[in-house]
Amino acid sequence: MVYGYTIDPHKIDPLVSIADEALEQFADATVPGAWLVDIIPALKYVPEWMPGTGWKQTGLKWRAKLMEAAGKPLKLAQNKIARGDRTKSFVTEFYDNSGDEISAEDEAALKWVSLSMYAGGADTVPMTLFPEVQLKAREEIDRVIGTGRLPTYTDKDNLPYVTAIVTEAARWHPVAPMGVPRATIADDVINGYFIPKGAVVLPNVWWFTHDPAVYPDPMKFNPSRYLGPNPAPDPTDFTFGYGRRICPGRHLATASIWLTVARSLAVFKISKGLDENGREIEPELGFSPGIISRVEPFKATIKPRSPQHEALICQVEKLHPWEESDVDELRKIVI
Ligand code: HEM
Repeated sequence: MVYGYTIDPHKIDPLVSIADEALEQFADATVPGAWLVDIIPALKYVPEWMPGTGWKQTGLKWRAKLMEAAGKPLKLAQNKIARGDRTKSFVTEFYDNSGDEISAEDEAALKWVSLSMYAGGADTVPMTLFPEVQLKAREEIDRVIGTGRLPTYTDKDNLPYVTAIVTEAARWHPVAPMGVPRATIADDVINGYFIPKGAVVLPNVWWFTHDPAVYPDPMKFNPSRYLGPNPAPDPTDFTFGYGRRICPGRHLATASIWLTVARSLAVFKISKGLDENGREIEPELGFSPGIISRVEPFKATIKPRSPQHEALICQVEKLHPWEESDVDELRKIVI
């Protein structure tokens, strides 16, 4: 969608790996207070040979990965355009609208906006932890859709419980639990605390979404809180940021997560992972630190609900056959 890049469906895809790695490094780089240079910017002038400056090497390594993640897929898309392949994507649209000659400034904007779009994403809901939620969703999907087809986005209004799962996932574990840092533009006093102009402020989104006065029993994954006559406030009003820098991908993100959740719950049974003796493993809940926080990996078992559901899954591959991947061309690009 962003670059017109076709992944390798059968192996670990290099572009997905580069983007994942760059995103993980971004999450580590933005852990508030983890890097002294963020607090004392003058430290950036300390020469690299000085003992204790390993963070400079880390920064250079991570920068190189970020440049690779931003540069390689854009170059691939530009090569395709140069060959006359204008398969619709965000990059081809940009060139269609601006003409083929773009300024260095526009190219830099295109590069970083494309990467933000590519990297923006989310983790899925840990259904293993809340089996009753899965059962309720399945009951709703079977009743409304039946078992002969997959849900589509036009079914959304008829699947309120599935929609409530997506909303509850945004609240239960916000992807950006501390939002994105801001700097104050004037001195201010809030609740007796003096906040000087230029202070870095982190919104505590985690608290907004776990305030028990607003969301009772906040660690419980309870989609029903958004249903009925007194629904809880929609957390996506603040989990995507706010003001003029609010996430521009929020509608796309919510729609694609809704489809993923609805379709996965329609066809898969998600349960606890098993150890080598076949006993169930109780998942341990952990969240990674940083601006972008993920649920730490845990074992789960994901199986088609029945042979009929398996046929539905296989049908997708027939309706939308895999296209030839761009991996070989991507590998040849050096940034
Ligand atoms: C669950 C998925 C997502 C979440 C939770 C999320 C959340 C956020 C948050 C909290 C911000 C910071 C807003 C602020 O500064 O107040 C942001 C910014 C941004 N997001 Fe998302 N996002 C998601 C998906 C996406 C997707 C799919 C795209 C692109 C297609 C995207 C593109 C962007 C961009 C470009 C910005 C920077 C906007 C700016 O600084 O002006 N995001 N996002």
